[in-house]
Amino acid sequence: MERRQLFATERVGGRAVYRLHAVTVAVGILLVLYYRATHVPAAGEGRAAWLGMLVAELWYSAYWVITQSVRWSPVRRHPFRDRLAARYRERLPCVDIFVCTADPESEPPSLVISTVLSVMAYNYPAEKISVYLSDDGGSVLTFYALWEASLFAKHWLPFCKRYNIEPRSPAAYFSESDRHQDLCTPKEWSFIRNMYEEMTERINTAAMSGKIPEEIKANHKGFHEWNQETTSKNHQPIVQLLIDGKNGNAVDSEGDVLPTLVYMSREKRPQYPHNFKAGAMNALIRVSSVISNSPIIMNVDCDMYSNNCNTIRDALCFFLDEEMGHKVGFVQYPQNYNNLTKNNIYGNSHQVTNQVLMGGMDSVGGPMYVGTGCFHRREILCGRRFTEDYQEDWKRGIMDKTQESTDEIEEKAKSLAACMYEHGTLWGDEIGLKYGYPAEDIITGLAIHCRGWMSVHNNPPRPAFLGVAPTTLAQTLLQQKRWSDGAFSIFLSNYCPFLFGHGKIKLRHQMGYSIYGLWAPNSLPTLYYVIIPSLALLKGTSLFPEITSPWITPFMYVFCVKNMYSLYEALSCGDTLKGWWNEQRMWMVRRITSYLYGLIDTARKLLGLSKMAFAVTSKVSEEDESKRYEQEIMEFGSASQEYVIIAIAALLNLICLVGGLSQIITGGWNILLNVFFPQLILCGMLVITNIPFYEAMFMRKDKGRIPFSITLASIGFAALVLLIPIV
Ligand SMILES: O=c1ccn([C@@H]2O[C@H](COP(=O)(O)OP(=O)(O)O[C@H]3O[C@H](CO)[C@@H](O)[C@H](O)[C@H]3O)[C@@H](O)[C@H]2O)c(=O)[nH]1
Ligand SMILES: [Mn+2]
Repeated sequence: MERRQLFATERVGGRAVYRLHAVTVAVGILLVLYYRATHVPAAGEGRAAWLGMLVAELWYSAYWVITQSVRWSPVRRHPFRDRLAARYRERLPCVDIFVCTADPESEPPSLVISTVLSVMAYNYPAEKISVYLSDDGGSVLTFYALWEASLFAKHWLPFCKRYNIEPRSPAAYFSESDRHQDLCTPKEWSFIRNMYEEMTERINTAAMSGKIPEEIKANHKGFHEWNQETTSKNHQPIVQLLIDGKNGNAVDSEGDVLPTLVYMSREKRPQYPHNFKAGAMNALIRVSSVISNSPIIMNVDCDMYSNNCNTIRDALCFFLDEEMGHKVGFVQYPQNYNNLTKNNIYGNSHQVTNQVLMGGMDSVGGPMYVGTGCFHRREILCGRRFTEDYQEDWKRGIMDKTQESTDEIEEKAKSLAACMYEHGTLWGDEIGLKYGYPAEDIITGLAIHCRGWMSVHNNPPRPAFLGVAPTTLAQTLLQQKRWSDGAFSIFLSNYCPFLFGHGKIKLRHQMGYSIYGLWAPNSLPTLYYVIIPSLALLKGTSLFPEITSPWITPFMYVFCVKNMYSLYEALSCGDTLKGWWNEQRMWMVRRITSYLYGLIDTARKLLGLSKMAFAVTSKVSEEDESKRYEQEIMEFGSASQEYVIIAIAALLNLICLVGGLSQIITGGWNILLNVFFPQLILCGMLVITNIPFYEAMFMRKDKGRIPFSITLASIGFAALVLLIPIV
């Protein structure tokens, strides 16, 4: 009998429109480059500036081709979880879920446990779920919060399942309106809600005072792991089984089994590098191997709560599919956020990335691993290569009750979370997540693809996970800097997709990876394009064909059609017009700041001048900060170096536009307009884009404006830049 597949693959529509646009833009680009190369002005008449334009345009063209690699034939996947349920019933595999946290200040324990509770409450047999929290902050406050969560789970999980509620993060659920109340009796509702609020209050009080009351400490042996000397950077390994699902007593208020819940804080010593999140994940892989050892591992960042209780079942449709499943190494869900504003002022919606780029990668070998919201086979994380005859042991981890006591298991697990454990092993290289790059996720995924596995991108209509997007410009730029630095370091290393992937993955897959790998070097041509044509306008040097020349056509065509298509893409992915416009601004700002810093940092690391760092993105913000965020007012506030670059560029554009216009008006309207029209448009567009920056420098009075010192410094630097001759 023919078995029906557990998932379907749909070709994404609109391909004809896309292809028409791509082919004509490509022709336009060739004409632009041809014109540039054949019309170089004489020395002293702007030749250097012209050649600079040529180089920038060559770069853009090459990069454009790379970004088209994944757009040619994107796909969408649809899992059929009903078929999975019918076919597998009791034979569903066990799943280990890893949650990572690093700092109780920027990642408050109450936020962390809401994520933990949401993943404990999946619509999946509880005895088959084990949840691990890795705490790189080594904080007793986080441990305390998790202990509270282990008690609250006894009421929360049955409540979720009885009324089939969504989302199952209590913080998210209770922050949505009270409309859920009609599900159950008001009494039951307020019982569970009060219980949650009291717990959160206790946790927050403890977090504020930094201390756990003695009477609470007496409740669990785990608290003894902390003493006066314990710090986040120096402590022994800690592993505590808060709920041992294999123990018959671990049941909820209705008598049903609870998922296993484990707290882990790997050993930290100042003299040993700890390899940031990758180190934490690798410790989790080992620790879980002696506790539950499930064949599937899912991991999320501590802010990424589960928003869809069927996600495990959906993901398994891909792994367990009879025809394709054995090829699938990991299933990646997109990163979505629950705190985006309508027109996402910092360009953090990532909708186009999620739908177009990741869907496109899926059609050429699989999406990248993006560090969170991802299901892996345990075996591939441990370095296994793909072979046609590989048979997964789906029963693994479903051991009958072990003979070992909780204490014995914990001791064994602790030895696996010790600093010295990895010494002289292949962990961080061939085994586990890779070390040495601030984007451990990308490089680990690339290595998995190069070992022959494919991956799948699943983007269900109801997002599977929702996290916290940065809410200030500084946080956004910092995150983007880490990503661009991380991806570019990989590009320049032995793991360069074109070299490492050569012969192992498709060329278009290699190009897809390079879209991110080449973010950082994009900074230089963008900086050039933002400054030089404007400056040349002021100084009366023409860098484009005249408006009456037929050569203006390809320039205009490429400029207009490329932007129109990008707008179409954004709108069809659900962004708003204003959101797209904001995204364009952020696109420029990211390139001239984050990517530039990423470029410099990568260079410094290559020269051995600095070491790798991982700056954790803050998940909390001040009250008036978040108010401005909700009103979509850009937040500057701090005196950050990046703002100087933004302000200099903005000021220059304004000065050049005013200067250029006045020259045109005084110096012969008709002829000059002819010659300078393209530069005028470019400079004018930049000025319009920069309006929020002028406001932040000169008009706003609130605390989030650009600090006066930055404005002053920028005016000084801008005056210096004006001295640059255009030759
Ligand atoms: O030493 C560390 C540093 C970070 N983390 C955790 O790593 C996660 C991601 O950190 P975050 O600051 O939120 O980074 P993002 O910029 O949001 O991270 C994205 O990019 C990272 C790579 O740069 C990936 O690891 C993440 O999964 C992905 O969400 C968080 O849960 C942290 O708690 C650790 O466990 N240990
Ligand atoms: Mn994050």
